[in-house]
Amino acid sequence: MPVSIRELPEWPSDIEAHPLLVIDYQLLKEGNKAEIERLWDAGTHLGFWYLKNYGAEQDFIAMWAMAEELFKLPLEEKMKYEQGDDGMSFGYKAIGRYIVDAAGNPDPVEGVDIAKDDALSYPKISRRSYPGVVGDLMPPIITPFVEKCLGITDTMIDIFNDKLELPKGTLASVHQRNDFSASETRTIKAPANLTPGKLAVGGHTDFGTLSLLVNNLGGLQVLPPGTTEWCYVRPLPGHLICNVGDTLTMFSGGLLNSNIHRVIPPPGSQSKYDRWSQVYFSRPSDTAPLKPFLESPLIAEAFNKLTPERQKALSPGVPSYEWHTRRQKNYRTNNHKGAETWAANRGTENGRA
Ligand SMILES: O=C(O)CCC(=O)C(=O)O
Ligand SMILES: [Fe+2]
Repeated sequence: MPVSIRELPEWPSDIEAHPLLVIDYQLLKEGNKAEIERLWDAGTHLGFWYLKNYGAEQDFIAMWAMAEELFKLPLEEKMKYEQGDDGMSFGYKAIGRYIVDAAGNPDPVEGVDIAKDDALSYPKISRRSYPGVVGDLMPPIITPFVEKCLGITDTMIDIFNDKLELPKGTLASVHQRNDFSASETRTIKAPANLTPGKLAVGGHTDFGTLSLLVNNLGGLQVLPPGTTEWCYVRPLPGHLICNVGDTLTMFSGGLLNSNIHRVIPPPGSQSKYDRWSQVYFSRPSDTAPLKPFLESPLIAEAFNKLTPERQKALSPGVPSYEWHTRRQKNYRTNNHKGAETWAANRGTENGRA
């Protein structure tokens, strides 16, 4: 079994971790104004925060058990369900299929992504098929996981909607649960004893709206705005790590910050263990055009102050699926041609003021 977050080897005392705001999900649900302000503060500055009292820790950990069963299958069997090089992110991801830097170095992690649409429509296939173990574990593990994550992301999306002074339900209207989207679960396993300094996941901003994350070990790092030093984010038992993705930055005219992050081997003695990570990516409906909601005076004012280059980066105007497919495609090792492919898988960090 993956080493659980509750049996973590001690965080090394000489390694500093970046402080994130701790937001209480139950207080958000109750409409607590001070907590909502703190969420806004986190979303508009670092773009990362801890979320406690979210009521789904076991659901995240159960996903590791699901993936562990899947990863045990022969490679030949798993490869029948690989994501492929056409820009789809659903399915199995074999080691080495994503690039981690502009030089095109391959990643060392194994992963599996399951579409929100497949989890909700099971046993009907909406987007693609998966190995049998995914079907077996859909009703007891995967679908309940997706349902819980939808509850959490919908709550925070509505709060951001209101803080952005958008008409009620504007952001929700482009994140409807029954609209097809690139929303998905992602389970990643990075092997123990990676070479120190090796990248497990290269520096990136997340493609979608909000990401929910549980790690059993450290290794995630953020580059806080205005700095040049990568800082660890320490996994805390009972706390989700949440972050803003690019599409929320675009919808908000840059007010909400999708911050750059990466994954390196876990610090200190933690590096002797396999690193498991479970993410839920909330992403807009496939057909939603990516541009700021300028009907909010707050968003319009913020957007108008940006440089033309940054405005262009935040207003591609293309449907969400097109943006996602382009980035995903250029992430694939087989499609790597040079530094331009790396640039093409980048997101709103381009043109950042
Ligand atoms: O594994 C992690 O801690 C983060 C993974 C990540 O950033 C991603 O998959 O987008
Ligand atoms: Fe990420």
